[in-house]
Amino acid sequence: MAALMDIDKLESPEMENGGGLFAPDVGDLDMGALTSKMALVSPTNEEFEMLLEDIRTRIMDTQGETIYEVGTGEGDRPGLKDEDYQAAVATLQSISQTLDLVCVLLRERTAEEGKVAEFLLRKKLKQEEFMEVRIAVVGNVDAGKSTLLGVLTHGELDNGRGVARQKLFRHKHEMESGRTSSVGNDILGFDASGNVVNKPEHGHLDWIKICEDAAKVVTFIDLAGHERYLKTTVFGMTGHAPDFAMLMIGANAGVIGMTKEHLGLALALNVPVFVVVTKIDMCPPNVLQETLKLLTRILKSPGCRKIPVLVQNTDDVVVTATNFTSERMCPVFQVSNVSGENLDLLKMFLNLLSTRVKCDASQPAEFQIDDTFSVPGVGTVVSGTLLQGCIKLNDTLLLGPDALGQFQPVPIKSIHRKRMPVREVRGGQTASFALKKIKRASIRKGMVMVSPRLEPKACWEFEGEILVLHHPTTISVRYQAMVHVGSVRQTATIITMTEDHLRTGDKATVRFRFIKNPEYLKTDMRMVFREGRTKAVGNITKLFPQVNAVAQNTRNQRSAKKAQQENTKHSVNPQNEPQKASKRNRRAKKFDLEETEVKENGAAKSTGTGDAGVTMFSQSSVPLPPIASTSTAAAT
Ligand SMILES: Nc1nc2c(ncn2[C@@H]2O[C@H](COP(=O)(O)OP(=O)(O)OP(=O)(O)O)[C@@H](O)[C@H]2O)c(=O)[nH]1
Repeated sequence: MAALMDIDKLESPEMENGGGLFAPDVGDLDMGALTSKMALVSPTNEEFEMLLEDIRTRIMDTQGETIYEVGTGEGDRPGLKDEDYQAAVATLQSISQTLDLVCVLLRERTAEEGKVAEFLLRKKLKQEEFMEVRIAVVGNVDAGKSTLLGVLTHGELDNGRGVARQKLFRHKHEMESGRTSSVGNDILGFDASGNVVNKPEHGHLDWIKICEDAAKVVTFIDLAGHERYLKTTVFGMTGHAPDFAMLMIGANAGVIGMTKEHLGLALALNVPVFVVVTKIDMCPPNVLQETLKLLTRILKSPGCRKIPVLVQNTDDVVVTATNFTSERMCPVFQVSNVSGENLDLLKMFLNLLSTRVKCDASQPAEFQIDDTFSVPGVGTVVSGTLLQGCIKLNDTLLLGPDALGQFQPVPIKSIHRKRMPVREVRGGQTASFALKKIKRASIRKGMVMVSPRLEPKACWEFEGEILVLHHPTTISVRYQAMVHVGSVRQTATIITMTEDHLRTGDKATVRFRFIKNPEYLKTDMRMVFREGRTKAVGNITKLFPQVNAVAQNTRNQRSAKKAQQENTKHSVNPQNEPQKASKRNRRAKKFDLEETEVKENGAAKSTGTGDAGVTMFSQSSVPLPPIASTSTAAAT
């Protein structure tokens, strides 16, 4: 079948990457020498240095690789005559050698005036270094997610009865039911030339070996397809900070069940999506056409506004991979996990993807925790994603917020990336840290470890601009639902909003209040607000770090008292009932009261009352109980 859209007709100016990708950026240098298609053909010494500097900058900006086009230039008609082309390629290889890069030809074609080619320039990294890309794998149950990951990471085809996925299941019930229920991670390593380095031994993969051999490691975040596990899937999409989402669709089943839901989630979180249609070996051609037709219609609809591109050859792979970060393009692959058809195209595409996080090591570190473990002999281990900055061994970070909104200093004594010990971790990479003398029970998913330079503050309340995607009736003040922001997952109450009621399709500015713990948030973070079939998405616009636990307790106490009085007259609407404080809050409350007593005795200064001026415990001079004693078991 013809491509869903002719990729040659895609204009590069509208593509974020394509527009700038082949146009070198060299600051104050004379651009003429670099932007001409003849730049690489016979450069002077000075021009060679400029080209070298340009490529060095690009490699640094993109964490270790770039795609370079030979034979095109600004205002030039594309193509180089054979002799010039050979000379240009020789110059590029010489630059690559000087910069210690591997130069791999991706595609060569004939244009108006001769040859044009694209080369992947990838830095040869030290043994413990590798680039990282995270991909969330979503799609309806039975779309073939776990099977594809099993086939990609273990290099053996499936038998159509689930043999490949058996290698990935983490729980006994998953083995029995064939259904993924937890967030799973699988890795696929590529060396500098783009060859897969995964070599399973007796069905097992040695992650350390993969990371040592790889220049780039793709981490797949395998999310559950069943509706029952939607909460876990949403957490995977927000908490694991994926660079891209791979939406899987069974060719014969088509766009069914949770497919649209997962697509909508990726769109709401601004995660670029590519689609993999599986099971083409067992699907009649007319059914496959129907599936692709419906998929195209959905992707092009006003709600998605995507440009679907059917990937059929290596040319399509290069074009789609290099222009993919433009959020509008949506590459579509058709594969079979049983016959292996088109899996090479998918692998080539994965090899060319780069993380969307720009790494600036000078920024203060910000690490979001998405999981905690208790490792015998090691202690508490936290894993997550470094959103910005750089963390090195022996750095001291602030871990929090705890139930009282406080952060405590923690020294970094060991760092692991994909189970491999390393000395540092950079923005956009995932890592785990062993924390000394910290109980696992005192850490929740959603906590962060940040540089003290950030002077972090926890928030009970925040404001967001939200759009209601679906609600069966109306949402009003005091409505409660689960808020997902980054790795934060907690129920929050709407305390005020700019509209009286919100229905499906309505937008509003809403002030939320967490019911259990204060959280570390930042403005402009994307959020999902959901409960059952109710869904809203939005952006955080304002934080209220000054509203603290005392205020909540006072308000709770006030409303509890009021409710008690009212109770004698008529029964209270359960939705308006004050939330029963969690064990954590009951304990926190106990300490709040102790604190208040201390303050009343004159041991600490009072800074006022009410929402705006209550004493902030995080800044109080009163010694606080150790973190472990104020917390309940962490959500694990
Ligand atoms: N013939 C054929 N069968 C496939 C293909 N891909 C997957 N299957 C089969 O489809 C079934 C379901 O695949 P899974 O990988 O478990 O699907 P899933 O999307 O991971 O499902 P959940 O984990 O429940 O979300 C298994 O029996 C696979 O063997 C394919 O390309 N061709």
